[in-house]
Amino acid sequence: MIEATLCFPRRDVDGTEEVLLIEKRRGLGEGWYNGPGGKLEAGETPRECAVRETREEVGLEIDPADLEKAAELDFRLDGERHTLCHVFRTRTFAGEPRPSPEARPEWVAVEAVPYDRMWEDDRLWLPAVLAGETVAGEFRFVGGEPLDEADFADHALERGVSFADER
Ligand SMILES: COc1nc(N)nc2c1ncn2[C@H]1C[C@H](O)[C@@H](COP(=O)(O)OP(=O)(O)OP(=O)(O)O)O1
Repeated sequence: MIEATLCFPRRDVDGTEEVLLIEKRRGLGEGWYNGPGGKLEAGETPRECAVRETREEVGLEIDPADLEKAAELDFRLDGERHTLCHVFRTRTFAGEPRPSPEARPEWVAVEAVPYDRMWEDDRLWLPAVLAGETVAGEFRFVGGEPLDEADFADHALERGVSFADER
């Protein structure tokens, strides 16, 4: 099983709530919008991974203590656990987003998140994450590798979960 992260920096611009998304330029989910993120490296905690991936992909610096854990997503493919994804959000960061070979960053109004250009599961959990809730979800795909070509089948979502035991 793969362990991965997503990070959603937030800001308020003249009363409009925005979230930093990326257009993924390569790899899993290429061409789709997502948050900055990626796979954990050996010995890394999810929080450390989210900080590193956000720096690598869009150049923002985040103190790990400023990340708020918002979701745990269990992505299953053909009945097997495929990816456990830890989702964080933050309003505290340094720097301006810049593009990288992996990602083109874009500030998007929370009311205008382009769910039609994202993973199919995102519309089921990201609105709650952007509304400040905590969620845990299981999302089942069928049809074999790669995951981004499989069909979304069904899901279960729990709201108001606690991540007090986060490592
Ligand atoms: C199945 O649904 C998914 N939805 C969303 N929103 N995001 C997903 C889903 N499945 C995987 N992801 C995320 C998790 C990671 O943030 C990325 C995939 O990361 P990638 O494979 O690109 O990992 P890197 O470490 O950045 O890649 P390199 O090996 O190229 O360094 O997608």
